[in-house]
Amino acid sequence: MNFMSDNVSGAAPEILAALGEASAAGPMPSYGADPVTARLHDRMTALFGTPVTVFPVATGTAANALALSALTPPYGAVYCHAEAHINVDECGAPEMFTDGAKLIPLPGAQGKLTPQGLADALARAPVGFVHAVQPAALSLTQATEAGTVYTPDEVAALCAVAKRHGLKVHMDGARFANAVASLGCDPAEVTWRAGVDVLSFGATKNGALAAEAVVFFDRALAESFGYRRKRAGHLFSKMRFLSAQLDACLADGLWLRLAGHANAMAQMLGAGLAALPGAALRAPVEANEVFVELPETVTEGLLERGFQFYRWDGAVVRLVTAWNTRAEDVAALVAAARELASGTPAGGSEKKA
Ligand SMILES: Cc1ncc(COP(=O)(O)O)c(C=O)c1O
Ligand SMILES: C[C@@H](O)[C@H](N)C(=O)O
Repeated sequence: MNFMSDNVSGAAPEILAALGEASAAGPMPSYGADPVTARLHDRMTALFGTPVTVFPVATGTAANALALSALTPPYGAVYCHAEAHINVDECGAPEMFTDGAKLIPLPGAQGKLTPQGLADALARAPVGFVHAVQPAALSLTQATEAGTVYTPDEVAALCAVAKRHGLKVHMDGARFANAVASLGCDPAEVTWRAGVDVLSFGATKNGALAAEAVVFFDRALAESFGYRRKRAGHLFSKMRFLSAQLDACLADGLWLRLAGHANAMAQMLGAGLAALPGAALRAPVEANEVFVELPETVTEGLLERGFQFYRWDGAVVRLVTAWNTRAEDVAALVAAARELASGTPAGGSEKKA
């Protein structure tokens, strides 16, 4: 049973069906001039309740790094959380695609930046000093790399600080669906209405095969993006097949149903593990990731029994649920962990000496 990542899941049948329909529709214009991509634009505009410019790409790293390249000059500073994916897991792609902008990692409990922390960092920035990078952008991850979620008010407060200093705001939404499903809010509330300029809208982790969308709310910032995407090799000639995945996600609210299931499984998993003697959640389970400190005997025993997950930080392990995680698999892991924690074999009888 694999809880390594939501990236280990297959594709949702509704999305596979949409790909089949897109293929069966016969010849279509290429490079994004197709009707499926046009429909995706309309759906995204309707979803966010404002005109947007949408660019499908194939990976979250491409979405993030290319989005940032439209927000900062090469001599810019991009403020992000120290644990941000753009800072620790994208192999320098943001630095490359921005032609050298510098990521400024900031601390924050439970994976979240704070307005005060951002304000303090910006107050220290040597604006106008030719020897220093210049504040240009803020990047927030929603849901965060710690499995937590920013509320709309928290996003708005951070964006207010950013805007006071002339920064543009990017949101890494690789798990945006999980965040919105958790918040139960209007997607606009936690994005453009709060001050976000561009969103990496993730679908890969949420049932797509490989599809992410760079969604510009500040459409003036989108003007250069088409060229940036092409020269990065992410302008798909058969764009309909990226767009069909994203369009299917948005159709009939599929994206929120799939993410809601993943979140529910994480709640079940987090509650079960947190109840074990010697276990402690590192952060509240607000999306589809569980970060929990477990006794080594439990971690070792679970791995030996074939449960797959990451050892994350010391005694803390990370378990991630997905759109198709089965409740029985969650129950099996919790039961095994309970047995290992108590040293009592399943069925409750004490081990014979
Ligand atoms: C927070 C976050 N952002 C972005 C990504 C996108 O990464 P990838 O380029 O692997 O699709 C991931 C991982 O999948 C992630 O966990
Ligand atoms: C590890 C990280 O790069 C990946 N995005 C994951 O969450 O599984």
